[in-house]
Amino acid sequence: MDDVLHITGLTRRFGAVVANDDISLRVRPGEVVGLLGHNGAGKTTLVSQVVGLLRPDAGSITVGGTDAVAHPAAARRHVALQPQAQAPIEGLTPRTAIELAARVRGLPPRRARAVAEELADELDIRPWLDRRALPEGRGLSGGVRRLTAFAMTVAAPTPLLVLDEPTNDIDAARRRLLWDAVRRRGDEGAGVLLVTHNVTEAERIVDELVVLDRGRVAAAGSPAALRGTQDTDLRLELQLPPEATDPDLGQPPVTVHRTVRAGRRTLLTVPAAQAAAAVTWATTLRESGAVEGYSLAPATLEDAYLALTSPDDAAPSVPTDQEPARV
Ligand SMILES: Nc1ncnc2c1ncn2[C@@H]1O[C@H](COP(=O)(O)OP(=O)(O)OP(=O)(O)O)[C@@H](O)[C@H]1O
Repeated sequence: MDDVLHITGLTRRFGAVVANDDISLRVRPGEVVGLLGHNGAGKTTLVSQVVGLLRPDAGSITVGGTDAVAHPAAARRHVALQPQAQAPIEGLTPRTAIELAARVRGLPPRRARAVAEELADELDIRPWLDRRALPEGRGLSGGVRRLTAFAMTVAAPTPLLVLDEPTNDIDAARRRLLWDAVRRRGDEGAGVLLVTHNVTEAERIVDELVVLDRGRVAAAGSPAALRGTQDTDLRLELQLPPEATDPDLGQPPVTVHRTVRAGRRTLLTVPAAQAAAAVTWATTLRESGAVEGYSLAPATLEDAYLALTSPDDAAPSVPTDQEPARV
């Protein structure tokens, strides 16, 4: 089936900053593709070009078969965007905002009313459905506003959904509902490009991931491929004391597949068969005061992600798919 979003060689500069550097990716109908990357990696720049808010310096973007660079207005009809900024719904209730979004997208009034009801249940926002958003963030919490913005985005079906940080401000229980709602849109046939910082939660619902680092695709593939570890791998997390800027932990007496520093944590990927030796070593380190504590758990996608995007040039042990796009 044709891609609902197809990007090749996308490049966009802001002065000396190359915000997007030769990026290629694709989203097919029914597929949820996560776009990950640290602050400033270039995610919002990419999204802005997909929806025609920004012109690329080079490269092509096709949305629903339409050339989005040559014909941004036509391409825009195939995509619904939830921007990173909160939706300006002051003076409206979530019900009115969702109904309006559905009407703008061409749904008849009766269907728009039903959609607002359905989404209120799907996202558990019924208690606030008829409460008015007031200026300066009053009336409705940030989380309810964010959920309302998501509901507005999905109020009418579109071939492509672009969601920029849709889970910001949302509590854990409703985040779960939101992730499920995103997955459902994919299962119903929409292509979804999902920008998020939440690697661990996104892993559950995405088909593919693209990791951006300083404007470039650092890695792309399924969560399992990106994890780049065996199911038998474990993650040994060492919590360093506050003063330990560059601790000397000595030579680990276990095989270490990957090492990542993340703040005051050092994350080591080790084989499960060496769990006992890893615990003995970590206990010794704790007793000597070299670490404050440790934990041993299954390796996660977050470990691989941190390895890929860590500022020290820790060798990424994750495959990069350079194909235009099948990520
Ligand atoms: N309008 C602009 N003018 C100048 N520089 C910009 C502009 N927009 C983005 N940039 C720069 O381009 C780079 C990519 O920014 P972008 O907002 O796309 O990153 P991001 O991955 O979305 O970050 P975040 O996770 O913080 O939203 C950054 O270095 C940013 O400072």
